[in-house]
Amino acid sequence: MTAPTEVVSWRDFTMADARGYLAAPTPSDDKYSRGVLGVITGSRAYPGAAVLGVEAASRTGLGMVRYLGPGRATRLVLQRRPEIVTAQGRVQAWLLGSGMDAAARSGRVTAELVAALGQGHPVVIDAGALDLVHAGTGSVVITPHASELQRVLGEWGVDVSVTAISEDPQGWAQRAAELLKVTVLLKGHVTHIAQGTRGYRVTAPTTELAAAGSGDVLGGILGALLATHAQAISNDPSVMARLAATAAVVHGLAGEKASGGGPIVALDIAESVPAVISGLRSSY
Ligand SMILES: NC(=O)C1=CN([C@@H]2O[C@H](COP(=O)(O)OP(=O)(O)OC[C@H]3O[C@@H](n4cnc5c(N)ncnc54)[C@H](O)[C@@H]3O)[C@@H](O)[C@H]2O)[C@@H](O)CC1
Ligand SMILES: Nc1ncnc2c1ncn2[C@@H]1O[C@H](COP(=O)(O)OP(=O)(O)O)[C@@H](O)[C@H]1O
Repeated sequence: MTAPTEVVSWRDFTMADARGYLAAPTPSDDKYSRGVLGVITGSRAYPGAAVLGVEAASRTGLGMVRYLGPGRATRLVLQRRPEIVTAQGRVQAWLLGSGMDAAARSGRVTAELVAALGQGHPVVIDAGALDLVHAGTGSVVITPHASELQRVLGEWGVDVSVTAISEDPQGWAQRAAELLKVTVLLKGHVTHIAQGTRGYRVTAPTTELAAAGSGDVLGGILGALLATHAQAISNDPSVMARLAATAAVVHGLAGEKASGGGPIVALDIAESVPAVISGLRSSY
């Protein structure tokens, strides 16, 4: 693969930056105008990922989550969150793929994912839907870790090792964003977000975030931010990268708050999100 042609300026994305992307409902808002997130995540093997993403999206603040994943995951999601709607209907953004395995996906689920990607809405593509990035017709942000990015790049004809990506996450996030024409959020202790000529770094305030399901929570936070900023994205697609960086900031702070210096489980991160958002709104 040739070197990137665009000059990308990288900078740290701060808490003060994030504050501007945390929408609060106005007096004239209703649940539809605030933003509805459609979610197709989870599978027979990983139903818990659906619960984690839905919980995180709900805790980030939006009008409604419409969960449209498989049966067992639906039951678990509803047990945890009865406010989740499981009927088809309009959405302003999608969260797709967490807790799915592309190799094990049924034709029906693939068709549902492709249909969602074809609606032109902003989309978070995670884990087991990353192979469908080509089908996105709206603004797309992908959320791979290094191993997932290696797989995606391989599918696009770029042969690179996980080690090479881990040694130069900035460069590879940038190259992937350019090749795939999407926003790339490459997860790690330092998360790198690349889109066009812009790049943002978010350093995690705690290493306790390295825990199963933590990335599924990040996907939910980001999905909610896309749903609540669908109009802003439509006006200026470059806002996708700043929303992705905001999600990483909120995720990191929520992990830090949940941890308090001790270990955490992924659901703790989601549960800490409202307090983090409250703190960010009032601190700057
Ligand atoms: N409770 C749940 O339902 C959970 C579901 N999960 C889902 O499990 C599926 C499989 O996810 P995994 O990523 O764990 O895949 P795998 O467990 O299949 O790991 C694939 C490869 O990626 C490597 N890898 C994992 N994280 C890496 C990182 N940060 N940097 C470099 N290499 C890394 C692993 O060493 C392995 O070689 C996804 O759909 C995910 O969303 C996980 O999020 C864990 C929690
Ligand atoms: N060493 C680390 N320090 C801080 N954060 C980390 C570290 N390793 C991973 N993370 C974060 O934890 C999350 C892990 O996501 P992911 O790899 O998708 O795991 P899972 O699939 O289990 O949810 C990401 O948000 C990533 O940025």
